[in-house]
Amino acid sequence: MNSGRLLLDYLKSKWPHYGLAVVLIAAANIIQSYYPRLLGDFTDHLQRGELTPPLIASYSLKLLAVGVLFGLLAGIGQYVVMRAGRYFEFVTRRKLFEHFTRLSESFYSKHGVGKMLSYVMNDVTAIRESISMGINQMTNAIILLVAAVIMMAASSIPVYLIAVCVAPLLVIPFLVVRFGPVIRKRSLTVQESLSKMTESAEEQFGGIRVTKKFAVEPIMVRRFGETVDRIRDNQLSLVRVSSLFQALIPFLGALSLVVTLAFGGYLTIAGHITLGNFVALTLYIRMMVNPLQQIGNVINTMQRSRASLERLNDLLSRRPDIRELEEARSVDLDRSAIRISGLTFTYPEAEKPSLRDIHLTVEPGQTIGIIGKTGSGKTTLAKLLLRVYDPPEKTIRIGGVDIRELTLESLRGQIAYVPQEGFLFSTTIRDNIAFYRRDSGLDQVERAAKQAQIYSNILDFPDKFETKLGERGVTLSGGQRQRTSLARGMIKNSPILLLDDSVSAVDAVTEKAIIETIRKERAGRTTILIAHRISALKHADIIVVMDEGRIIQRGTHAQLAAQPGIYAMLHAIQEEGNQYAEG
Ligand SMILES: Nc1ncnc2c1ncn2[C@@H]1O[C@H](COP(=O)(O)OP(=O)(O)OP(=O)(O)O)[C@@H](O)[C@H]1O
Repeated sequence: MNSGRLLLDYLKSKWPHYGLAVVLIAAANIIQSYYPRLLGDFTDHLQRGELTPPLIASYSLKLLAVGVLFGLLAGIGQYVVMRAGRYFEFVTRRKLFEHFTRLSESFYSKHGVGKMLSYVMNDVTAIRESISMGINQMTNAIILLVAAVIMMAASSIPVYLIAVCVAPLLVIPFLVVRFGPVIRKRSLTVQESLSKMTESAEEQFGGIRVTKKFAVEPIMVRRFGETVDRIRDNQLSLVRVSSLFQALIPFLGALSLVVTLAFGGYLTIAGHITLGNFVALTLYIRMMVNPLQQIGNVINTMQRSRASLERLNDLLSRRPDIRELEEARSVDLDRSAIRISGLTFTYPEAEKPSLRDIHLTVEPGQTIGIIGKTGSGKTTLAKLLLRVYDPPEKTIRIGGVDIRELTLESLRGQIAYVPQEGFLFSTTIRDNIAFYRRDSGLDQVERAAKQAQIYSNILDFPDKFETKLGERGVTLSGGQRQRTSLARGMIKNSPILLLDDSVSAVDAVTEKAIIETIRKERAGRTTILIAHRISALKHADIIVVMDEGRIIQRGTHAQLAAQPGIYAMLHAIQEEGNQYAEG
């Protein structure tokens, strides 16, 4: 999609609605303009003493008809505009959300949740308001201006007089050109500071428990206060320039009137125009000021919403980093070996590589353990296997195919990845476990829960599997959350299971039971275990030890334990801990 056309595409799809609204509002205003004429005729009759009760009734009915028709047409016109505006919000928010789901992790690691919310809330609303208000006020204003111009042209007022009186009003387009970009730029700054505030609020609320435990509320209040102060400063700077712009328009209106009074008055005294012409001209000029001010308002709002439109267009034109090739294919990963060769990887904005020259083969059905100090590159390897980031070409092959040539669905759909901290949604435990396949039967959900050793905990909850979790699963302990997330991975029953430190928050006895189950359930299927504790992976067919992005040791537990190196050292420390615990 050419996202620069967000608004154009929308208006194209909705033009019949807006066309109808414009016709209705215009008709309402034309009908409304009969009021003065009706009243004028009525006054003439009154002055001439021709009023009779039927004539009074007839005028009253005509006035009533004008009132009713105006109310009806303007009301329906406004309804159509407002409705179409809401439709814009709805369609755009959906489009944004769909776009968000396509963007890759590197985008989210740079932009906070608050910023996304600000796009979806503030920017969309700003554009919707300006479309709705723009159509309403622009139509009103243009009809009134046209009416004034037609009336002046049809009268016998000399053209040179009209031209001189209208001249100050012609400065308005220049003001628009001069102030427009400034207003737009400042609006963009305001929108950005608003989005920073949402971002900061999101983070502060997310971290409120930590803040409270450390009793650092004043720091939090100060930080938030700074963000709010910035918004105030930016908003004031916008208000200053847009107020000046809006004040200049009535000023020019008043100037026009002064010119009309002075020049028109002089010509009247000199006998060049009639008194009637002078009065009419003054009224016409006065009649033009309000619509011009409305147009100014609309332009002002449009400039502000243009800033929002630019932000949205900018966002929508971002292409996701991870894209499928046109000829991407699906491969059955069930009996496929994973071959990693010469893999060196640096994160997009990092200075040094997180993985260096990795060579590793995982035969189908093997269990492989990956251990290493924190920051040694274990999770990075997992992310590359899932193509959360793209590995360099031909460095990771599954079933002989470069993973960059696989469809994302085929790759991610066949790997069950369980991170250390799986996110739990504010829904039932059952839905959280059956996340991948919502139609899973309760028996499958229960089976997965048993495999993850969380079953008996769930039975203790009031509504068992139907227990709702609070935001981010706050009602569960860390270990329970981790096991629920593990159950979510187990139910997927995928050709490849990838556990990334997924049992770190459970006690040693539970860990042992989980590992036993995994060994039994995953017999003959590829399993990758990333862990810090040797006990979680010592049964693996092959264990690799990572350090500073490299594989520095590989072998079975027995081989590595007997070799001097990091593994033996870790083993000694962890064994010592165990003996201490047992003793
Ligand atoms: N999105 C990112 N952008 C830049 N650098 C990153 C990013 N994610 C991780 N890194 C860096 O890459 C290196 C490896 O990180 P990784 O998360 O793979 O380590 P790990 O072995 O899984 O650590 P842990 O055991 O603590 O989970 C670290 O130096 C880390 O700072």
